[in-house]
Amino acid sequence: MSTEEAVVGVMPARGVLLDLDGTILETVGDLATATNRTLADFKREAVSEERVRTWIGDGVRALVRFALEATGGCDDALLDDAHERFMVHYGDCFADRSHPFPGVVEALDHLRESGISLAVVTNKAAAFTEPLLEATGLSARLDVIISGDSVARKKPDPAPIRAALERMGLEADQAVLVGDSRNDVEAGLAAGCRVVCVTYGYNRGEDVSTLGAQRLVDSFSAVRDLIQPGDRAVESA
Ligand SMILES: O=C(O)COP(=O)(O)O
Ligand SMILES: [Mg+2]
Repeated sequence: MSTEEAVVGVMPARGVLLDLDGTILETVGDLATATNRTLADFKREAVSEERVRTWIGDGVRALVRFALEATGGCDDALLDDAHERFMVHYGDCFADRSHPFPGVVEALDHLRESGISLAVVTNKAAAFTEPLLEATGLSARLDVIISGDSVARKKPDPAPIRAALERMGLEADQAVLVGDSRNDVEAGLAAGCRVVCVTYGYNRGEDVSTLGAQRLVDSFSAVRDLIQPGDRAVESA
């Protein structure tokens, strides 16, 4: 490690891959609204926002399955119907309360201005990812967007990470992934990226310090100065 990096501890990179829900956007409020409207359609009891928070991260179909299992049971036919209802309800409310976490807009602007490319890699369905990024003002700040249904497999599989890197024209060791949960850390490491894990996100109550990420940050603001333009070879020298 060079003297400069030993002092400031930066992660040199050419690109940053960002998880969406729980990392750059606080989305649990609108996801809970859509979940409860869906449960009401099937005469199920409402669930708390805190419970919904623990069901985010594997895509919306998994969220609906968790909600049905928690309120009386789930089978394939019911899941298909409820998933369809959820898509309608979430379409009505996905941007009502969702907003960037503190420090996100400023950090993304700073990274971009310093020449680092930015991608979102989320397990969320594409039908919502792009409108949500547009509504929250983040879309114009991103070079690449990969959703849960953009490639055949979702995180924790490394396939969506590799698809983003290919579109950015980067090798895995030129990129840092910033995520909030096991799916992100596993996918990022399996693809060969370095990983930063935020501690405030949707991590299902798991201690994220045990997942193998190179760094943990308590606020997205810390990402602003942690990642700087450069090549990893310098860091590991
Ligand atoms: O569960 C989802 O829909 C998406 O979650 P992610 O943005 O954290 O990948
Ligand atoms: Mg997430």
